[in-house]
Amino acid sequence: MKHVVIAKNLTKNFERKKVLDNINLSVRENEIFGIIGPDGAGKSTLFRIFTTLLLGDSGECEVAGYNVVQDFAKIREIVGYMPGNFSLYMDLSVEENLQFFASIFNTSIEENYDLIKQIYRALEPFKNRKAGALSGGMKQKLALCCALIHKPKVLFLDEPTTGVDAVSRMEFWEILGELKSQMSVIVSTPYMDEASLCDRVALIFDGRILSLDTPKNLCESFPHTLYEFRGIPASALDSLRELAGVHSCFLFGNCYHIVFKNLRQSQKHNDTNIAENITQDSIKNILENFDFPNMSYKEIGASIEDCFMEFLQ
Ligand SMILES: Nc1ncnc2c1ncn2[C@@H]1O[C@H](COP(=O)(O)OP(=O)(O)OP(=O)(O)O)[C@@H](O)[C@H]1O
Repeated sequence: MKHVVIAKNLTKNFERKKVLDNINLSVRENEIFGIIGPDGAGKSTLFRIFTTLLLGDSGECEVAGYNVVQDFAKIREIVGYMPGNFSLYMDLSVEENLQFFASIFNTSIEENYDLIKQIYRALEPFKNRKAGALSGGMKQKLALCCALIHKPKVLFLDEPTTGVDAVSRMEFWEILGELKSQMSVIVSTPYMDEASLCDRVALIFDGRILSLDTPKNLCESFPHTLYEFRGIPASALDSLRELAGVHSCFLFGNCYHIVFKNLRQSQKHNDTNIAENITQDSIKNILENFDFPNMSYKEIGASIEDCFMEFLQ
């Protein structure tokens, strides 16, 4: 299997802080690879190293078979990069921005119009409008067109959906789904729900990869039985966490996700009765300690966010 991006033991410090800590990953051809993690996890630093804008301190990195240090000029020709702040020229019009990015790569809008036409269609009515006057979703589409105008082999998108409304986010992911037949897409996001739209994801926190797999495999390997409780107010979080038998408890919107102690899947399979008794005792404990008439609970499958929280335990 061919890999288009490879990082081996990649490390980066800023002053004394380790921002990337021994990163190992490889991205396959024509996949959407997600780097999922909260603010400050190191996503942008990783993207800057891949796109040759920053040097790592140690380790190795390759993009499309080229080394990010020795072959930086070649890599710059063949990657598309959409940084977190979209990096458009706000005083230039939509069309002028696109022309500018095309001219940097010695190409023209006409030459590569096929690749962007689906996306550009929504922008065309506003082609004389200054980029600064576009909505968030429109700026995002224009920035994507600018990153695509030279037909890159590998597309790096750093938090492309941050600050963009829910409809534009979904539209954007649909576009990525169509683009992946023509290139590899590496996309970072702090939104855990976007992980399921990637072929594979790396969960990153504090400069370290916590796990790397398909979203499905990650969720299926969640090592506990997970319960969703409804009808308990948010103010009960601390009290729930202090209850005997509770391994972890997180608030997800208006419901709680709770894992009880001693309920690892292995135990569940080996001795279902004991595990089941422990769960029932713990649930009884909750029912007795809290007098919430509308409280209900059920067993649920883990989401990527549940997995992420479990890795941080
Ligand atoms: N040039 C720099 N000098 C010093 N520290 C930096 C520099 N760039 C990033 N950092 C620090 O490195 C850490 C990782 O930052 P990075 O921007 O890579 O994270 P991120 O996951 O992209 O999050 P965000 O969405 O907040 O940018 C943060 O603690 C940040 O403050």
